[in-house]
Amino acid sequence: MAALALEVKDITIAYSGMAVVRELSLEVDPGQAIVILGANGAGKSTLLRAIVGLLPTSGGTVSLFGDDVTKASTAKRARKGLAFMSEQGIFPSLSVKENLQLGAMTNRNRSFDAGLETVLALFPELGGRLNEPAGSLSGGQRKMVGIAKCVIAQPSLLIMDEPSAGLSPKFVSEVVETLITLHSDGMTLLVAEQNVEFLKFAQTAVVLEGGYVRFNGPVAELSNNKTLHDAFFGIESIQEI
Ligand SMILES: Nc1ncnc2c1ncn2[C@@H]1O[C@H](COP(=O)(O)OP(=O)(O)OP(=O)(O)O)[C@@H](O)[C@H]1O
Repeated sequence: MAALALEVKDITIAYSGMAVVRELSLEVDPGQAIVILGANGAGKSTLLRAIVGLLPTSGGTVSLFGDDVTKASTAKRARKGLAFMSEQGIFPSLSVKENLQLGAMTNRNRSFDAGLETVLALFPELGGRLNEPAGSLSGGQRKMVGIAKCVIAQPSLLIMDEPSAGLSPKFVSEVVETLITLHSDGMTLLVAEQNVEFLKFAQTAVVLEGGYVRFNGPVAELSNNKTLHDAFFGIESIQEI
């Protein structure tokens, strides 16, 4: 049986000794798409930053493709095929091309030109902007650069923190369509979001509340669970479940 793309086992993550993610476990199969939902402060960014190695854990383990990476550097995790798009996602003072070159560096087995061709097929409008500072692009185009910067290295697992942040509904739909394309081409995705439109490409939803997993199951089950659904949309308290 193929190893899990990601296995998070009982991890606890704390800031100044205060745990904000508590004994959390999560599994992602190769080829799977999971969306992590949760209100502001639920712990989504904290969890993702620990998975990619930007935050230390104070308990539990993180494994990528069968290897324990709990103590590994972010660079080592990237070499194992992990790419991370933070909310910011790009270096604004660098050109679009330089951003893409940085992204491509994590996969030395693939030429930059081959990767560039792939991402320009996905985002043709970036073709005419390659030499412009990424920060001079619109919010939607910057997001395209952020995604392209991750995808150019052909990661085995793409982790994204709130790709919809700061985007108009039109661009949110475009990002969702892009993720549908990437996923149908076989990319494994773990995406933290507050926008339920992102459930369109996911098989599994994980709902976080106060650093705990409140739901982990099929998207259809989440949609059919009125209490959970209403609670997530803030209509009723999740405590009533
Ligand atoms: N650098 C930090 N130092 C101390 N506490 C932090 C820090 N970053 C986040 N926290 C706290 O950890 C908790 C989880 O925050 P986190 O940013 O992970 O939530 P989130 O679900 O990503 O929220 P949002 O959707 O608003 O980004 C919050 O209570 C937050 O105040």
